[in-house]
Amino acid sequence: MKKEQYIKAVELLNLYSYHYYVLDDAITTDEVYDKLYHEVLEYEESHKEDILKNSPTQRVGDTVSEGFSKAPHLSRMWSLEDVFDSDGLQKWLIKTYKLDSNISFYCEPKYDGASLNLIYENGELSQAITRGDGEVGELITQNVKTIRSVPLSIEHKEKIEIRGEVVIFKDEFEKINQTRLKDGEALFANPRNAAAGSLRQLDSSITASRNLVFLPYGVGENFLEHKLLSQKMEYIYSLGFKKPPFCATCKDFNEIEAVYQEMSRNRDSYPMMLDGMVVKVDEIAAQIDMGYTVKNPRFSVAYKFPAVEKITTIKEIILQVGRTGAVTPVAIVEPTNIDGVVVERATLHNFDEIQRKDIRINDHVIILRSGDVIPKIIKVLTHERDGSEVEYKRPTICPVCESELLDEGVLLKCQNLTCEARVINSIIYFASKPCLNIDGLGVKIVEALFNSGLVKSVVDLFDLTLEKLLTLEGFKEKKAQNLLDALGSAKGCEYWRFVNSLGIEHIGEVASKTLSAKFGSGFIDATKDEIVACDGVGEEMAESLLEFIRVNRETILKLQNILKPLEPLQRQEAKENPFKGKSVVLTGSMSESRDMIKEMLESLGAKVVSSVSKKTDFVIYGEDAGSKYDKAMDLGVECLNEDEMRSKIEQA
Ligand SMILES: NC(=O)c1ccc[n+]([C@@H]2O[C@H](COP(=O)([O-])OP(=O)(O)OC[C@H]3O[C@@H](n4cnc5c(N)ncnc54)[C@H](O)[C@@H]3O)[C@@H](O)[C@H]2O)c1
Ligand SMILES: [Zn+2]
Repeated sequence: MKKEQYIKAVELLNLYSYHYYVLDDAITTDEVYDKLYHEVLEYEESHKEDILKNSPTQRVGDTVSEGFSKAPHLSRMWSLEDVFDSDGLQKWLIKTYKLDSNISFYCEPKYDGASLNLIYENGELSQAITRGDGEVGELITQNVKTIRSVPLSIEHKEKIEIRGEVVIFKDEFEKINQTRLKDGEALFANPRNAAAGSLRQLDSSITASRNLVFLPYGVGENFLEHKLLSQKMEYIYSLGFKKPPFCATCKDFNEIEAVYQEMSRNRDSYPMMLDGMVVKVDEIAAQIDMGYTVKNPRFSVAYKFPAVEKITTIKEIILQVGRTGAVTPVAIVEPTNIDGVVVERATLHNFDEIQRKDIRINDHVIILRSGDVIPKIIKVLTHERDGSEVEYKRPTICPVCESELLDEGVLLKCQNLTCEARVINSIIYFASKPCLNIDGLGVKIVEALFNSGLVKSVVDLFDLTLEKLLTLEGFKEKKAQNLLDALGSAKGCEYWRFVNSLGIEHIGEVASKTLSAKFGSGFIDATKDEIVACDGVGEEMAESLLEFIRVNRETILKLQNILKPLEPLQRQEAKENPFKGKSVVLTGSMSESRDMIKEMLESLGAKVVSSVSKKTDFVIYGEDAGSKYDKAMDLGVECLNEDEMRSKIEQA
């Protein structure tokens, strides 16, 4: 690197940081940033006289933005030195052992969120401050008070600073983006972005709605007298703060490396995004001796995980037609390796998102792949454009059957029920795990069945015979028989699987279970009122269900006749007994769990409710029965103990 390049690199890093920290909208990946940062660092090591004051190596990255008042930290907040492989860790250890050879290490996750400092005075949260430039940050106490994992008061009366990271859990992040997608709002790029943006809202009710989580990783000053960091952390957790999903103390390189490998392997299973593991010297006295560089503590290092975000280009945008007719755009990208997997396609969510982000063919984009979710395009790098980009036109006809698409704004839909893509995908869905779980009906085979004309709808699957299957290319006797056996084994399935396999819009696995438990085969005649009375079933779902039944009644009955799904037990009409149709309240402890007794009474046709009123027919009481028993006595409701209840059932 030459001096001019160095100056340019510093400028560029500062531009990246501004977008990352101030606007919460990064314009490059951490990987690109880190690479350039390390080039700058290397140059500075051999050209100390050239080091610029505003170099990112000389200061903590965040800048304090307008809009919030500023507040100083009691003691400085720091960044972390980072390493990217075992070599880097080895070098860091050698450097650290030179300062003190008699040390051990405490390892915990490196959370990918926004750092926060909490000041408690007299046991009360008095100030919450972002890291800012390390000395002074933004005062966001009101917002932070909405975070449930931040205790408002603690059993520690002396002044204390608790440091940690604010994150959004991955499932919450997906939920927020799903809602934003529905409402036509711009999506958050990643959980870090969403966390940082949500934390720094001028309206704290927005912060409150985002379910942020605070994870502590240290205290400001060493006010506490513990000898080890690991003990200090235990003390912090005992004050009511959240524990990390994983931590360990390690003696040496091999142990650290083993913990890192395990954490890295399991990174997807943690509820929050982790971008590495932080290794810290465990002995507080050694930490104090080692001290700090201009930017980092010498006693800790971030051992980063492989990047999950990469820059690539869009080669083409193709359209997929799902079983409901929804047409979704998918980007075909220049193949790129993300944490060991070569990614070639990524979701673009929907057409609004393409327009909002102005995504064009040939664009440079940031693509995120984390966990087992489909890789997605999270950012267009408009500053990388060179004029070769081609704008994308919203389609008007189905790419598969060429019928005109229904434009619902966010969604485009092929309305042709016989559209090949719709039929094929609904058959695949019908056979999938959470539906009838029929082995052997993958894309290729379903396409072959469809194209041969043997199967034009799911009902046709059950007319397949050995002779018919043997006419298909690639079908030998064994394969054909296996498929027939798998189809046969779907008969007599649980009722909810049957409901779920119909692929009714808005009715997923949970709703299918609820509806099946309540109605069994009666779901086909349930009224709207009855349907919305079910737990977790809303208007939209009820309407979709009723419409589906209206249009497909014949097919549903035909399929039911073929599959003979099992009626759920609750549905069977209870025979006459003293509890049938009666309202019953349970109180006190019984010989079996209350749930078991409740289930038994419900199978007899009783309605088990929680509070006693004049309408209650029976109160069944166990030991230590309390106010419900007293109330029943007052109201003159018949009270039975467990034995009396059982003998009443037996007499019936
Ligand atoms: N993509 C971009 O445009 C862009 C721009 C600027 C910075 N960055 C990223 O940010 C990094 C630099 O930012 P930084 O200075 O905040 O450093 P950092 O995020 O690499 O590390 C320091 C921070 O880690 C956090 N942290 C999480 N878990 C922790 C734990 N268990 N113990 C201690 N700290 C923990 C703390 O908030 C701490 O301030 C770069 O490596 C880069 O990846 C990206
Ligand atoms: Zn179509």
